Amino acid sequence: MRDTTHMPADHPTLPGEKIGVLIANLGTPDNHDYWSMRRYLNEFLSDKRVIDYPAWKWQPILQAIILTIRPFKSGANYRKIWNNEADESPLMTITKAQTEKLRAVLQARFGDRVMVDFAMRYGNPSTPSKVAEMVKSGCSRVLFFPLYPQYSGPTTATANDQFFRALMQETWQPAARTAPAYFDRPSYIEALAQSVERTYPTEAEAPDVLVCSYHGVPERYLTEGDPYHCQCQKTTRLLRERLGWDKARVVTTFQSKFGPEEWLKPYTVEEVARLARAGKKRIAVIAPAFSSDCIETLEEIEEEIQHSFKDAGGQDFTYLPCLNDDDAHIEALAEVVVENLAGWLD
Ligand SMILES: C=CC1=C(C)c2cc3[nH]c(cc4nc(cc5[nH]c(cc1n2)c(C)c5CCC(=O)O)C(CCC(=O)O)=C4C)c(C)c3C=C
Ligand SMILES: [Fe+2]
Ligand SMILES: [Fe+2]
Repeated sequence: MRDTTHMPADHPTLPGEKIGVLIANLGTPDNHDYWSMRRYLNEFLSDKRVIDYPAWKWQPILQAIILTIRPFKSGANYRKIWNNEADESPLMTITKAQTEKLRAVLQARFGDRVMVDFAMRYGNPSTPSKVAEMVKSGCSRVLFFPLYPQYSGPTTATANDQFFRALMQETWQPAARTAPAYFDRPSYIEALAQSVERTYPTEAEAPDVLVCSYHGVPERYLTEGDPYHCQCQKTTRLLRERLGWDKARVVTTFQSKFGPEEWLKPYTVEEVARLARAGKKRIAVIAPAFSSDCIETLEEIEEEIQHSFKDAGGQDFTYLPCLNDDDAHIEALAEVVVENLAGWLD
């Protein structure tokens, strides 16, 4: 408790001490028009954690070529999946639902001493705005939780960087923690397995192949020490072991390649065509690196990757949605939060 006995009458009011839990997602454009898309892509693709080329080399290409073309192409894709009722992207709608459910679970356990909110790395609501809001509401301790099951520089690290930059702006900084990757937690693997078993209760009903498609990163990031590739491989293994399916039935692939460099392989779009040509008629795709459905799953997997499979002779393509606001997912996230609040709630 703060000691207020010696406060002068004009002292700024001090709110009661709270604990903030700030979950963080990637971010999404405010709209799908050219300028909203350009603003979002500019912020995203200017991030050195995402594209690490020197600015003198990269910025002219980004500003003069990529940002004149890609906002149209990506904007058209966002338009196809847009949540018109709420006038926002699915990533935004789902992140809001996850936050509400996580808040309900944590406040049922710890009361409103715990404040739960979300922020984005790019676009709105920005991480600095949410950190400032938490501090203003009296959060003297903040747990920052990037919603990426597997760690990578272009996601987890840049989200954390932004959190630390936000703290730099605070006069009275809260104590701060960041939550680690959670790809190998039994509760997360269990939530993934249950999402598969809802469609395929037994291996006898299973598709010929379950493709675990992760967002890719340049192959070079792996050799430079990013553990993302290994954590993706382990996620697939743990999921397969929990399902008890044959090794040949569950594969790891990487999607969303951007630019001319080699990215992690095999590329999903090529691998599903290869599977079809090899006689695999029924496949299912799951995207364990995405905590919520977004353009990369709803458009890229459901459209481009599905077409690639069917054009190569595949017949039955099922996309298994992300964990989104599934109860089992929220329980797994709550478990990560509670573990990382240790010592703060006693
Ligand atoms: C250009 C390099 C990119 C890297 C490296 C990258 C890594 C990466 N991204 C995610 C998760 C998401 N990415 C999303 C969209 C998206 N990603 C890139 C580029 C890179 N991502 C772009 C240009 C875009 C925008 C869409 C497009 O123009 O194609 C999204 C979806 C956002 C949404 O609003 O729906 C997510 C989520 C991970 C997990 C990752 C590395 C591990
Ligand atoms: Fe991405
Ligand atoms: Fe994509």
